[in-house]
Amino acid sequence: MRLVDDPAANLKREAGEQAALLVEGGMVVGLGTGSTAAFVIAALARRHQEGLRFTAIATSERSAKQARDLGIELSDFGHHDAIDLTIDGADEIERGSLNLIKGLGGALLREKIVAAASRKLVIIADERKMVRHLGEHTAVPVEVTPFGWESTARQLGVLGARVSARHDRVGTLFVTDGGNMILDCNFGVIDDPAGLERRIGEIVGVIESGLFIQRASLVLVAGADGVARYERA
Ligand SMILES: O=C(CO)[C@H](O)[C@H](O)COP(=O)(O)O
Repeated sequence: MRLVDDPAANLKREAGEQAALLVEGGMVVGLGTGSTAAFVIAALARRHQEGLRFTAIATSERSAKQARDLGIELSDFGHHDAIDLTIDGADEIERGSLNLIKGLGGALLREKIVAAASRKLVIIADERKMVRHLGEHTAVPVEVTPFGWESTARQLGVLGARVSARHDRVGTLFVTDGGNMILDCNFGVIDDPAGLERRIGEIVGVIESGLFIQRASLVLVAGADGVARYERA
């Protein structure tokens, strides 16, 4: 999305720039994916030019390209047992729990792998992303293996979802960085996100869902009055 098309771009930038200040010299840092995370990468590139040295791991080919183009060298995730800090965006953030829906940008699998290995996951967003209950506005993206995906879709339907296979702009099936597909699963408001994550994960053919339960450590939300901080208890 071009910045001029995004009415929340300034808020995303504010949250992204604050989050980038959390990176300290010598850290192993996970770089998220999406238009908000792109502001973090840009801010970190400026800090890198000023002399800050850190090890960066990208959660998508898109973020990897942006980082490299801006002079940030990347390291292979497989070479690290743990990541000190990952900064990423989200599609929905549940107010009380800080549980998340992620994956509208299609990078949920690598994002979840990197999040799971991170000592601290900082989520950045503009205030439109905050909801009372997950599922209010957003379907849950589920990454599935292409083989027999229609059968996997039917099983997700049995869990109560309206399922649609994601397509790209030219109308062909969307392919993730891992060569998989995404099924967008609309469950409506989700009463039990942890139970739903478990049930989705039990379906053979599912690789991961975009439900991120108890993973965010800190959420920075930019709004008209500045950037609010929410820490997970
Ligand atoms: O999960 C993601 C990509 O897989 C993104 O973090 C999420 O979609 C938010 O994107 P944006 O900052 O562009 O609103």
